[in-house]
Amino acid sequence: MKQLSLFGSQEALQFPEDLLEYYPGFISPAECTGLMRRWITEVPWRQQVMQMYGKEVTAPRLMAWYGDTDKSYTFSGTRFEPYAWTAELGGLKQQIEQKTGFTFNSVLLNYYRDGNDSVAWHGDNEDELGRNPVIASVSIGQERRFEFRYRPDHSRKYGLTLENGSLLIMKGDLQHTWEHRIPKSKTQNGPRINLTFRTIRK
Ligand SMILES: O=C(O)CCC(=O)C(=O)O
Ligand SMILES: [Fe+2]
Repeated sequence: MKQLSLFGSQEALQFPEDLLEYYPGFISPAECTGLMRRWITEVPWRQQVMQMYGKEVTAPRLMAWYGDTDKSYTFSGTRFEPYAWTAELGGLKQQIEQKTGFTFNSVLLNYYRDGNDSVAWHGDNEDELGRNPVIASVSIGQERRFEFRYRPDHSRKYGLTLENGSLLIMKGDLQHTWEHRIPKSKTQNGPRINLTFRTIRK
């Protein structure tokens, strides 16, 4: 959990570290290479068209949902019906549950094809996730910068690099008090797949 770093000012603004747990090397580099190659071709990726402030916006990345098939999730005005767990994704879920003691019933896959793909500032604070959701984020492939900004004061920012094979747990009131994003990058330009394991409540 060493990698939290302040960017920008020298001010001693404290990011509440108890909102994150970071485990580099959760998946071995060799396994990551195999997963990446398979998932790029085998996952039924879709580029989502979302309603944002009354306009149609195409997400700058590809997505796929898997999970317990009685759970659906509404995200930026679009309802997602999950694909059933594959053995591989179910196994990964179990590994995370064993390591962390938290449980999950769905996973969102995001595929960033290159540095031009991104996710805009948001918090995962939808009603279906409940209060203070625990989200487990696994990153495969190109490492990317992951940034946070404090909702009441956007000048208060933090960032960390999500490395190949890493696991990040987001918890506490993080989703309600901070937003996060993956900005576009000119230098971090290779393909990356991120998986966020979540608990959808009915
Ligand atoms: O790609 C990532 O690391 C984060 C993705 C994310 O924030 C989300 O899907 O809600
Ligand atoms: Fe998110």
